[in-house]
Amino acid sequence: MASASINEPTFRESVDHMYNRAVALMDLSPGLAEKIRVCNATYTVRFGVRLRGDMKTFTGYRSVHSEHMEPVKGGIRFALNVNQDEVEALAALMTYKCALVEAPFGGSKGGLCIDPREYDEHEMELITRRFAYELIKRDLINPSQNVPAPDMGTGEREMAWIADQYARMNTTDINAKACVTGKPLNAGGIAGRVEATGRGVQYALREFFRHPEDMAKAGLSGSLDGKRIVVQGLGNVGYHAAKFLQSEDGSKIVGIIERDGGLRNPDGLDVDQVRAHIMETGGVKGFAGGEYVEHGALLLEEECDILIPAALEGVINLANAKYIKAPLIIEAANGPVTSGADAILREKGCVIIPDMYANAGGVTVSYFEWVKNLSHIRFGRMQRRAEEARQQLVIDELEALSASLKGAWKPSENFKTQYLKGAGELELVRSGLDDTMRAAYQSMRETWHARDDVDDLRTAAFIVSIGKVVSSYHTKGL
Ligand SMILES: NC(=O)c1ccc[n+]([C@@H]2O[C@H](COP(=O)([O-])OP(=O)(O)OC[C@H]3O[C@@H](n4cnc5c(N)ncnc54)[C@H](O)[C@@H]3O)[C@@H](O)[C@H]2O)c1
Repeated sequence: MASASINEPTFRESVDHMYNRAVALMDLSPGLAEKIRVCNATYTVRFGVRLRGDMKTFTGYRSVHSEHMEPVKGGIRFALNVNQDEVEALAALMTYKCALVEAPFGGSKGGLCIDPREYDEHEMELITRRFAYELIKRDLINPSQNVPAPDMGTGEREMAWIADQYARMNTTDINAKACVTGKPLNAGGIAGRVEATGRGVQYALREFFRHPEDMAKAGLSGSLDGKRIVVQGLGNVGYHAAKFLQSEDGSKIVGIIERDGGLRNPDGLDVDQVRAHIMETGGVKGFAGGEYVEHGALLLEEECDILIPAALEGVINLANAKYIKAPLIIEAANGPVTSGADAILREKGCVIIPDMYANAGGVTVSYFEWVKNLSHIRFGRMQRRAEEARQQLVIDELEALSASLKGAWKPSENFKTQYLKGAGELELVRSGLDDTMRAAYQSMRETWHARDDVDDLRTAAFIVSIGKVVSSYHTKGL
């Protein structure tokens, strides 16, 4: 293991290299290719908050990459190393991600340079509200223009503060709740949003494992059951992905990498127990159910079937790419593989399920939440009566069939109660997410298999999504 080399491009340059690689295979005018690639605008704000008897200054960003569709959408990250290059790279990825999964948004992203662990809850509320105030004033948070969501270091709590701040500053906006997604359920959120990105990673892997031809490209076969997985980052995305893959698909989590080191256990680590240990102690060190590895990033190079980087960008780079043994990488994080590492891994035959697809579950369910807020009605509420009436018809038919068979067969009570229960909001969200992840995979896959000049899923994903951005430009007559 070594740190990234000085020859490594920045995150934004890395995204641009990958974009250019796809554009070279497309029939696009250089001018239009350039227009789509560049970031439209980045707003930098420095603001002060009175804390602990003194004034503390913070720096934040909101970047808008593309407004080919509005509102633009993208998370807000709270981390010490946030900078303009990073938010612009993340905003660009949002454009391509939304296009790929057909969420009708342009791309945006925000960030605040802060280590949230240094502040208590009250201080975090003051800081978050003040940052939100600065962005709301400039329509960089607005239901019809720019809709943030959680990202690294933020979650439901911060989104609730932001929504409340917007509502206070826009008391007559009936759609105020739609100014941000990822809110708690009782503050206008939607069932299943917290785990949506991790759930999407699981659905993406399930879809990949439905295609023997695709598995063969990675030298894999069979199902997710028993597959050895290493995950980096046991936060929102990594925890949910690992938990669902372990408890619902039978995969084995053989490695977990966190800030303070890693854990290894060839027999499998209990994800919930590791998470509880992190919550209690702040790290993985001292966890009894696995071997502690001080240089956690070394576990990226561990023998396994699937590697899930779910923390930071640039963790698989020119320095360690050649040591990566996983035949399949799914980019739960944004930009975990640099463009240089991507080339090395492709050469080695490693299959990479790219970030713009792999972690699109979050924005997909955010889209559902935004629609729910604008329609002012819970998902499923309108359909419920009609659905119940149709279900009763089926039960009546089955009862009649049972009578004609003189009771030799009849529908079980369990069937009747389960069937009549119908789909609630969570079921609708999950099925909508599953459908989205399947359809987006199919669109990437078709390009991957149909074209001799496309040998990886990332290039295929870029070709599909750039194509969708281009057609929305054309629709506007541009
Ligand atoms: N939250 C979402 O809905 C969402 C959606 C799409 C993409 N993403 C992407 O997923 C990634 C993770 O986001 P998240 O929301 O889970 O963040 P999070 O803050 O909930 O979790 C990040 C985790 O990574 C760990 N971590 C930080 N530095 C590390 C290091 N050097 N080595 C190992 N672990 C480290 C943290 O301790 C934490 O457990 C980011 O790239 C983010 O952009 C998140």
